[in-house]
Amino acid sequence: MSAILVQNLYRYFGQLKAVDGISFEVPHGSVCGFVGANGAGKTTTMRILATLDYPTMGTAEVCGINVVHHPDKVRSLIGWMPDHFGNYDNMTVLEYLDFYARALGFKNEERRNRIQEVMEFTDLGPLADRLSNKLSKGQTQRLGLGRALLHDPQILIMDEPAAGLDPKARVELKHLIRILAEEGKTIFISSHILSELGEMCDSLLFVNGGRIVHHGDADSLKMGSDATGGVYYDIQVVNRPEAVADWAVLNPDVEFIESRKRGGRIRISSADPEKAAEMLRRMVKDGLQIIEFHREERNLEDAFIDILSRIDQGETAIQMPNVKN
Ligand SMILES: Nc1ncnc2c1ncn2[C@@H]1O[C@H](COP(=O)(O)OP(=O)(O)OP(=O)(O)O)[C@@H](O)[C@H]1O
Repeated sequence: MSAILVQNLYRYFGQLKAVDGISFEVPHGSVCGFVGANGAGKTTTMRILATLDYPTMGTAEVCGINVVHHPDKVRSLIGWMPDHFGNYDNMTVLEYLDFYARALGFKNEERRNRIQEVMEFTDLGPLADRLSNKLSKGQTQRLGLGRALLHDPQILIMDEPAAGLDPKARVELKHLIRILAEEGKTIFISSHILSELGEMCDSLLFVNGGRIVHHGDADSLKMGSDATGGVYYDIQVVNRPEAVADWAVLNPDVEFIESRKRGGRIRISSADPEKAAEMLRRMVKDGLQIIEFHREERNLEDAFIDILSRIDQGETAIQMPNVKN
């Protein structure tokens, strides 16, 4: 049984198809990144999973429990960290956590212990007496994470937790997420920062216009579906741009990328260094003057843009999860 299972899920707001028939599953103990542009439908999907909204059609389950039919049971299994959460005036960090721990039904010693554990984990101890609405963005996110962890949920759903954080706070948050993943929690996390998600996620779910456009692990996404394995060599030459473009037309596996003020840029799409070396020899022999040469690997942003352009061209195939367990 999956930690999260979504089948043919739709959510319409009037005519607007915020979620337009998505299906995916997240295995127990894995970290799944939910990626997409603004308005792609991430928050709407996450809110349905967090039992805060109803789907128009379709089903969503957490640990086999339907989120619409048994919201209370689902809430006890998940920790929800929204992109923005309300804060209260005149409430310290300790009082804030205490308030939520009481709402969750923790009493006396157990409540104190849970708050203590959460404050230690999120390093909020030194801020216990600080007003919760006067924290920095990074401290606020740690408080939000602490709140989501109070009942020690198996599954964490985090909507853009790294948005607006400075690099240091981002690294700290990533560290905490990694520890939670190592403890075996299932983490479903959305973000715009693809490179960051790639490092910590077992699988990445790309969503666009309310539809899933790809689901796979970061390496397979970077490699893409072509034989090049996402590797290419970029070469800068200083001959006349027309001469460079003409040469590229005559040579297979070579692409003329752009004219430069002096010369042009050529790309060899191949993971094979022998092939790249052979092409370089041919360029030199044919009189092209190479002044720069470097090997590049496609990053996740490139992969995402590539997938979107393939979708624009009418490709609809969705790759099923390729999850490292
Ligand atoms: N309550 C609502 N009423 C009407 N439209 C809504 C509502 N909630 C979301 N939408 C619309 O649904 C679409 C998907 O929104 P959603 O917030 O799920 O996207 P997102 O991928 O989370 O975007 P972002 O990264 O900007 O948070 C958007 O066009 C949004 O304007």
